[in-house]
Amino acid sequence: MRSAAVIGTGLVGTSVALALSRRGVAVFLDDRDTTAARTAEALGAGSLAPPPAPVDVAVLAVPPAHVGAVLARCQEQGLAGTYTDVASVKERPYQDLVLAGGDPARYVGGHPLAGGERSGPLAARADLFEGRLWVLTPAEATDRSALNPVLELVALCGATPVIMDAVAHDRAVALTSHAPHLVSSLTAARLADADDEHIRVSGQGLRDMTRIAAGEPALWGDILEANAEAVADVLEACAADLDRTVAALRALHSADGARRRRAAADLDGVLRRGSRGAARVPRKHGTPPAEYVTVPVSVPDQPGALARLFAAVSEAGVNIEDVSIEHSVDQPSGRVELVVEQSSTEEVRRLLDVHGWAPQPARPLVSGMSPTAGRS
Ligand SMILES: NC(=O)c1ccc[n+]([C@@H]2O[C@H](COP(=O)([O-])OP(=O)(O)OC[C@H]3O[C@@H](n4cnc5c(N)ncnc54)[C@H](O)[C@@H]3O)[C@@H](O)[C@H]2O)c1
Ligand SMILES: O=C(O)C(=O)C[C@]1(C(=O)O)C=C[C@@H](O)C=C1
Repeated sequence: MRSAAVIGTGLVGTSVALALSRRGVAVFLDDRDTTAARTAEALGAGSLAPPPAPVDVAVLAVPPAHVGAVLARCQEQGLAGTYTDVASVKERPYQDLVLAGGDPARYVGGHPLAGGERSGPLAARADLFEGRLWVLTPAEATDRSALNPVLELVALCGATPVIMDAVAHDRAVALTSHAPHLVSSLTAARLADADDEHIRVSGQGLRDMTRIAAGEPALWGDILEANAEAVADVLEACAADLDRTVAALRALHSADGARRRRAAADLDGVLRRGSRGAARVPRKHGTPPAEYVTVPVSVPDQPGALARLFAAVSEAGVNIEDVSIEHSVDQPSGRVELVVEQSSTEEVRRLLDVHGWAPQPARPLVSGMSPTAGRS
C-alpha cells in the first residue's frame, strides 16, 4: 500500500494514520473539526493536503451514524480505490451506505478490537492495534478484490484480521463490548453523587470496573443506538440474574433455614458462573488466560524501583505479558502484578527473591487487567 486517506482524526483514526505513516504509507487526513485534523498532522500522522490522486485505501474513522453518508460522499469524489471503516457496529453503516447511494462493491466493513476511554487525536497511539483482533465484514456485494488492500491495512497496523458476517459481529460485540460498557456506566453512575468519604475507600477493583464508563457519552450513545436490540437482549438476561441475586441477598438472613440455603446456593451459582465466564476472556494475542499467572510484588514508591523490578525479571529472559499497578492510598508503596507465562513462574520468583523483592505467591490469571504492556 502506497497511500491512504483517514477521515476522522480522533483516537482511532489518528492511531491508524500514525501506524501507517510509520510504515512509510503516504497518509492524507481529513476531519470536520479542523483542530482535530491539525493536531493529528502535528503528531506526524499525515498531511492535510488533498491527495494528488486517488489513494489505495480510505479509512472512515467517524462515529457510526456518520459512516454511511461520509463514505458515499468520499466515493462520489473518487477519493480511493477501496474503502473501509472502523465503526464499533457493522450492519448499520452498511445499510446507510446503500441508502445514501454508495457503492458496496468497493467497501469492506472493519472494526479493530482496540481503543480506549479517551477521545481525540491526543489519545492516539501508533501501537494501539498491535496484537489485537480486527474484524472485517465483507458483504455479498463486496468485490473480492477489495479485501486484499484492507487485509494489508490491518497487517500494517499490527493486528490480526477476523472475517465475520456483519450481523454476527454486532451480536458478538453486544455481549463482549456494548453491554459491558453499559454495566460499567451503571456501576459508575452509583458513584456520581456518592459521599466523598465512601468513594475514597476504593481499590483497583473499582478502577477496573469503571474505566470504560469514562468513554465519550455521545459516541457511545451512537454505538448503542445502532445495536440497541442486541444489547437489550444481553441486558435483559443480566436484569433477570440481577433480580434473582437481589432476592438471594435479601433471603440470606431469613429465619427460614431452607430459604436461607437456597439463597446461599443461588448467590454461589452467580459467583461461580461469573468466575467461569471471566476465565474465558481471551488475553494477549487471543490466548486463553490459563497459560499465564500473576506474580504480585510490593514496590516502594521511589525513583527507579520499577526499573529495578523489571531488570530482575529480564535477567530470567522472561517476557512480562502484562502489568498492573495498584497504588496504596496513604502509603509510600504500591502493589505491582506481573503477568508472566506459567512455565516461567518459578524462575521469576527465584530471581525476584535473589534481588530482595519477596514476591507473593503466584496465582492463575483469571480476572481482568488493563492491556498495558507490550514486549518488555
Ligand atoms: N473509542 C474506541 O475505543 C473505539 C474502538 C474501536 C472502534 N471505534 C470506532 O471508531 C470510530 C471513531 O471513534 P473515536 O474513538 O476515534 O472517536 P473520536 O471522537 O476520538 O474521533 C471521531 C472524529 O470524527 C470526527 N467526525 C465526526 N463526524 C465527522 C464527519 N461527518 N466528517 C469528518 N469527521 C467527522 C470528529 O470530529 C472526531 O475528530 C467510531 O466509529 C467508533 O465506533 C472506537
Ligand atoms: O477501552 C478499551 O480498552 C477498548 O478496547 C474499547 C473497546 C472494547 O470494548 O474493547 C470499545 C469499543 C470498541 O469498539 C472497541 C474496543
